[in-house]
Amino acid sequence: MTNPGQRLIIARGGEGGLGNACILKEMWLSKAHRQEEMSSLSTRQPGTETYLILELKSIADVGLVGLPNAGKSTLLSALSRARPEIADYAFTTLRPNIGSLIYEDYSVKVADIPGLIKGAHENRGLGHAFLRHIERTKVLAYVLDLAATLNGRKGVLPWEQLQDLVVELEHYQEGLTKRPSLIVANKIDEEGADAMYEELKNRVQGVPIFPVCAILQEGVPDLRVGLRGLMDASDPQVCTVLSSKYAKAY
Ligand SMILES: Nc1nc2c(ncn2[C@@H]2O[C@H](COP(=O)(O)OP(=O)(O)OP(=O)(O)O)[C@@H](O)[C@H]2O)c(=O)[nH]1
Ligand SMILES: [Mg+2]
Repeated sequence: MTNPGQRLIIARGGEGGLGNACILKEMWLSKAHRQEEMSSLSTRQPGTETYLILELKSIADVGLVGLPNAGKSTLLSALSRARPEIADYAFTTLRPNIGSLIYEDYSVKVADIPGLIKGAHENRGLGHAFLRHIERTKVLAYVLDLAATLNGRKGVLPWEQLQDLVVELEHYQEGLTKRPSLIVANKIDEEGADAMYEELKNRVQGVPIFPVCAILQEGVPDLRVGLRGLMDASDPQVCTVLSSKYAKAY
């Protein structure tokens, strides 16, 4: 169910009997005949019984996906008035956060979901269970951490982060990465991040890349414009680049 006020019949009511009162008037019936009539009138079709498991799929326009610690929650707080928990360790976000990105004439809902890791589709980490919240988003923003391998950190290179994310999304639902997408190259403020950004641009072409420092909100105004562009496109270009290359190394 996707629209307010939408109705759906999930269990039909029974067909009621007419009730005994209706044959009381038929005085001419014999006692035996009346009892026979009564039993046939009072038992018609029983109603159906059903058990339901209801699963909430948040409806956001933009889904932020990234490895743990990439800065998704920081970015959500830079884009909107949402104030999710932010910390320097993986799996800070345990439940999806939704914020509103406000433009002069309309607003867009942005979902920040828990970080995904390679192998999430095999039940590693905890992000996979939350991918249902981005199933209905119109646009995807891949948040990559430019600094994950810089200054002695033992993280994953940005283009490999992207590949891991695309693989996980495709494992979750084939074709999910075909929707209009952009890349947020986060932590551009870190030493060495500029060179990493240049390398990312060389390796990943055909998808807009926005260099951002979410913590200082640098690059965020351009990103807002970019997100709006993807949302507004009357015939949004489907992002086949990522889905077609996802199995290959960038
Ligand atoms: N230098 C720098 N650090 C950042 C930037 N954005 C976020 N961080 C830091 O990165 C760490 C992780 O940020 P979060 O926003 O919690 O990351 P997340 O992707 O939501 O992490 P999970 O919820 O664990 O998946 C925090 O210490 C942030 O302060 C940035 O632009 N530059
Ligand atoms: Mg988070």
